[in-house]
Amino acid sequence: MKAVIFDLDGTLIDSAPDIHAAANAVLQGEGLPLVTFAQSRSFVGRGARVFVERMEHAVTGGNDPARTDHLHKRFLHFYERAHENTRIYPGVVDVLEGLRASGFALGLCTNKPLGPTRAVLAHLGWEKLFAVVIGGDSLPVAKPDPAPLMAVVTGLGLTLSQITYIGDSETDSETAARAGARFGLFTEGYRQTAPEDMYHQFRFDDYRALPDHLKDQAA
Ligand SMILES: O=C(O)COP(=O)(O)O
Ligand SMILES: [Mg+2]
Repeated sequence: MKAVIFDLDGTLIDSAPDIHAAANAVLQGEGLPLVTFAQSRSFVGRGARVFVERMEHAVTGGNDPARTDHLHKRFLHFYERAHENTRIYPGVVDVLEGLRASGFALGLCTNKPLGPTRAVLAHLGWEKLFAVVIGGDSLPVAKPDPAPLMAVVTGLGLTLSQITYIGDSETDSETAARAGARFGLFTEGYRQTAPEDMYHQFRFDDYRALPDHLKDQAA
């Protein structure tokens, strides 16, 4: 058996517009200044709590734990319903179907909390696509700790040599490096670092190129 494990936001789906809308819905409700799309996109990658901390810091100049808790709760409320403008990246559906047809199991390892993750998977009709799904709040630790990725690997009944991890961000690259996993970088997501400066075994900007990179994967 072999598998491909995917990150979600910025890798399979472009969810930045909905995350931005959820962020500004929270801020507007609190009478706080709004954030720009570019700001909001740069906050994504370390899960919802860190997103909210970064957002709070940007609009108030600091973090206050009680306020962060409140903003986090409000953010999750909007986040679970935020799929209207989420788009699947071109070529993803065909490639995922092709991989399954050629014997790959599929796993998902995202820092998006499990509630919004399940909601967007249902919205896309992807409830049954991934054999194992780990979200940002599934374990006590989140990426870049390697534990969530390892939980997907063991959940699939596999070992590290049988999987490739695909992600878009510094967080994913670091997670793979710390786990010792083979990592493919999708360069069209939310990364802010030059690809050359990130750990990866291969990179691609078009999903049609992915199957070729997986040809030599151990079964
Ligand atoms: O929610 C986040 O911060 C990032 O989500 P991702 O891990 O699917 O990119
Ligand atoms: Mg991502």
